Amino acid sequence: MSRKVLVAYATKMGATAGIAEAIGAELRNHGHQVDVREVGQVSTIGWYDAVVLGSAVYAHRWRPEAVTFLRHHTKELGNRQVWLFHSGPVGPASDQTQLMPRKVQRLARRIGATPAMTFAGKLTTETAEGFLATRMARTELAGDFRDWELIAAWAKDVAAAISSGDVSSWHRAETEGQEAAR
Ligand SMILES: Cc1cc2nc3c(=O)[nH]c(=O)nc-3n(C[C@H](O)[C@H](O)[C@H](O)COP(=O)(O)O)c2cc1C
Repeated sequence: MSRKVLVAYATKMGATAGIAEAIGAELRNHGHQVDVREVGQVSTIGWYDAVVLGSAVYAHRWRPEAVTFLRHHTKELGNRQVWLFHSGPVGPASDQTQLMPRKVQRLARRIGATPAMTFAGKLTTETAEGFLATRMARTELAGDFRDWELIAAWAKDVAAAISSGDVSSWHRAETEGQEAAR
């Protein structure tokens, strides 16, 4: 069944926007009506049946605008299917699952959303913003580690779950009590 889906993302250097677009394309392939929006541009979610929210991770934190979105829309999100993802790990540890920051965990629990899916990120000298990012982009952390197959596979599962009104099967094995490093 076709549903109206919002894919909202928070990015600093653009990599998470690319992931959100890829998720949106996969959801459309499965017949859903999809808007992909920078989260700061979203004022209301009333029109949507389901929401996918993704944030870039910096210093183990989500972008503030993504956290603000969860806070402002907690009640409405609680009445919808919600999937979360974050994009971050780069370099040799790019396949490491990231835990949600505590603040985000609390909000996710309130909403009833399952833990965020981790997607590897991107860090290059061309897109790096700021002194620290530019320095990091000259190390072994540099590269585009985004796994488009994994992203499409996850989005496919989310698309099916949205159609059926179910939760995503990717998260069923995860424990409720996972704790973030900070
Ligand atoms: C200063 C800095 C701090 C970062 N901290 C983390 C982190 O704590 N965890 C993580 O997984 N990735 C971290 N990253 C990697 C970014 O999350 C990654 O480059 C991501 O793809 C950026 O997304 P964006 O282009 O959408 O902003 C960091 C990158 C920089 C430049």
